[in-house]
Amino acid sequence: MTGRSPLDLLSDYRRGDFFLATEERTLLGRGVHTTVCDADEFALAERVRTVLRGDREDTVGGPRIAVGALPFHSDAATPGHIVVPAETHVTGSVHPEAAWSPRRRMRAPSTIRPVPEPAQHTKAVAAAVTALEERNLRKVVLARALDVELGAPARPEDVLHNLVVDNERGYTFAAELPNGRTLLGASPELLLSRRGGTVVSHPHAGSAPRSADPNTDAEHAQALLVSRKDHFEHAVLTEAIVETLRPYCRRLTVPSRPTLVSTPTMWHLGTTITGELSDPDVTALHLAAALHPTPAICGTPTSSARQLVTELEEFDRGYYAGTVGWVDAEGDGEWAVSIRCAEVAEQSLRLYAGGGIVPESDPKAELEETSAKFATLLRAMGLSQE
Ligand SMILES: C=C(O[C@H]1C=CC=C(C(=O)O)[C@@H]1O)C(=O)O
Repeated sequence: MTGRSPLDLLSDYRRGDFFLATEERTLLGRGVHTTVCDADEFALAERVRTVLRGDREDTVGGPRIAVGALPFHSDAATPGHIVVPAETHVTGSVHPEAAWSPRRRMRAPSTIRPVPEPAQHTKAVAAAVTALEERNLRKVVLARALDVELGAPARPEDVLHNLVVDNERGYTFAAELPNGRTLLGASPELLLSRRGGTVVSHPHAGSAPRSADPNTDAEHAQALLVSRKDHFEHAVLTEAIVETLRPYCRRLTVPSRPTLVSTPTMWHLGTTITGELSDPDVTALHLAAALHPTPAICGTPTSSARQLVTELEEFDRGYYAGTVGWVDAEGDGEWAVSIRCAEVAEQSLRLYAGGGIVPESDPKAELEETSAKFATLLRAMGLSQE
């Protein structure tokens, strides 16, 4: 695979590989040199650092890096899963060339089943709003899933191709999971990147759906920019990121207001937080472990929010709402929040979408928000709606 272009790397991807496309680079990892699995995320980060700093002779291609995914909640059955690939290839961005690449045609699924039923999700949101007050929480994130049965082998390479074609910005990924499934998605949200002494986080919270009609689309964006509820939801998130990063940084730059961020399916509020590390030895994976789970996917305070998620969601989040990315021997790396994603099994996919619930949240609007978020994956699968 020497001398391959970014588009070659995308077409080379096959199930079992790791793939990440960002605005700056395209990364393909193939095969396994070393696997590190650990339910303790800090222990995982330490073990990965040791592996990366060890013998460097026997991997092929680009720099020796480790890639993989952390779940929403690590335990023995769902551990953090990091691999040093036997072969790594890194090129420049696949964008914008990918936008002209023909989309792959997809087979229609045999069934699509919401988990839970939409009416049940609105009930869970209403229960969450009540629980926020009773338990003194500022925010909780509730998700739902769509189970898609294909009746034929799933082709993650085709869905990945279409996700890359559709999403010129953000982080489009495929990662092999220890349960044999593939985590596939296109996330707009950077949990953390580290390059030398500089760290960046770009948290997202506060959402509105895009519209095909330009006037309606602009109205949605404007309404989001002035929404008190969405600004509160966003502030809870940025405060938590800043609080976690502060002990690691000698300087942090935090804009006073979020800005609008767009994906092909959603508007969001986003804040770019930049820091200068005081300890140059702390790795991107260690920092990602420290930040996770943020209030973008869990809530505040973290442990009560996680407890409420367990009570109100009737499915396991698995590797949805975790983080996916890479780290190198110097500790540099890039970790995206694993949202707008699906876990792909042999002949089926489970899609996930969630939304932040605050005291002013409206259950029906929250249901619609999750429907709009599913569109990232549904479009890549050739489907326009649930
Ligand atoms: C939890 C998800 O989105 C998060 C990221 C951006 C905006 C969000 C929101 O407005 O609720 C969520 O916090 C998801 O897409 O599943």
